[in-house]
This record gives sequence, structure tokens and C-alpha cells, in this order.
Amino acid sequence: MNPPPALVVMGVSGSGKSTVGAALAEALGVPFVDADDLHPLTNIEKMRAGLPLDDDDRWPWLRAVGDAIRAASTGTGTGAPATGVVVACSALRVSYRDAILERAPRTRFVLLQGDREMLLGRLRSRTGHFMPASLLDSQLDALEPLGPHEPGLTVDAADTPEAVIAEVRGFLTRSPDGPQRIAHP
Ligand SMILES: Nc1ncnc2c1ncn2[C@@H]1O[C@H](COP(=O)(O)OP(=O)(O)O)[C@@H](O)[C@H]1O
Ligand SMILES: O=C(O)[C@H](O)[C@@H](O)[C@H](O)[C@H](O)COP(=O)(O)O
Repeated sequence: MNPPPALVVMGVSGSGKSTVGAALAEALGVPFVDADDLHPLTNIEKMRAGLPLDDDDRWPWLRAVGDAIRAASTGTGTGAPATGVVVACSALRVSYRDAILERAPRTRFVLLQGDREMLLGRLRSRTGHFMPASLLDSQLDALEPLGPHEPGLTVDAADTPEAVIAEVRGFLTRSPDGPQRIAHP
């Protein structure tokens, strides 16, 4: 049997990746990985200083994210059985998602899409995080929505985590196996 697919909960800063991703992993009974924890310190310091990351900053990080997904979802290198995994990762551009798919081909993406005002409100009231609200616009500029040929689904970032979990469960039931390409609205 194929191992369960990996899910990447993606979107701009403040869209709820960490919150929804952790709740989704718990609901599905699989491990959760926050890609924020895979950034090199130089990336964290750059964002903390209010500077957006560029491709050179992101490629090594995305490779590490892809490797972590492959390891967790197949058990490779961990000695653990394949369990599936949920990862919170911005994965803003198609090319970034392709880089993840190269390493972990059965990954599906869950894009949390929200409007700027809501996201800004969330970031301004979030405390204890390195990412300043001033970087939101650079994130929205970089974001490329999921295309019709990408595997995954787009959901409303304003929904409750429970509602997103229900949508993802429905999606997994409709396409339980393999890297199907799902049409997006
Ligand atoms: N679905 C949601 N509804 C209401 N608030 C949320 C939701 N998801 C996240 N939040 C809140 O918004 C802020 C940003 O969420 P977070 O998960 O850190 O986003 P991201 O990981 O995408 O940057 C946090 O303060 C979090 O509590
Ligand atoms: O590609 C990037 O520019 C960063 O990875 C960024 O998108 C990511 O969102 C940060 O890690 C901020 O953390 P939060 O998304 O948790 O705010």
C-alpha cells in the first residue's frame, strides 16, 4: 500500500498555517512539522529585520522542507513507519511547490487564502513571533495561487480550523491515493 500523502498547509504570513496545520495533524493523527523551524538563523534574522527573503535565501530552506516531508511521510532515514505528515510552509510560488514535489511527489497543498485586512489584523495582534506585519505586502506580492494543475485545494483562511479540517477530510476522501491533480475554483 502507498504511504499516506503529505499535506503542506501554505499561504502568506498570518494565514494560519501553524495554527491550522497543528490542529489538522492532530485530527489526522500524523506528525506536524513547522517549516519556520527549518529556516537557517540568517533567514530568521533577515525577516526579523523587516527584509523579505529572496530566492537565494529560500532554495536551501525549501530543499530542507522537501527532505523533511519525504523522511516523515515515507519513514526514510527515521527508522519509523510511514505515517503521513502535515507541514506548515508558506510555499508561496509555483516553483517552490515544484521543488517540494520533486523531493516528495505525493504531497498535496492546502492554500489558506485570506484578505489583506484580516491578515494584517492577525499579524498585528500576534505576539512573540519573528515575522513583522510590515512584510505582509511582500508576501502577498510573492504569492501565486494554486493552479489547476497543482495537487491540492484552496480554502478560506477566515474559516475556523475545524471547518478547514472538515474540508481537507472531504478532499482526502474524494482523492485518497496518489498525486491527483485537482481543479481549483
Ligand atoms: N482560523 C483562524 N481563526 C482565527 N484566528 C486564527 C486562525 N488561524 C490563525 N489564527 C491566529 O492568527 C495569527 C496567525 O496565525 P499563525 O498560525 O501564526 O499563521 P502563520 O503560521 O500562517 O503565520 C495567530 O495569532 C493565530 O492565533
Ligand atoms: O518564504 C518566506 O518568505 C518565509 O518563509 C515566510 O513566508 C514565512 O511565512 C516565515 O517563516 C514567517 O513565518 P509565518 O508565516 O509563521 O508568519
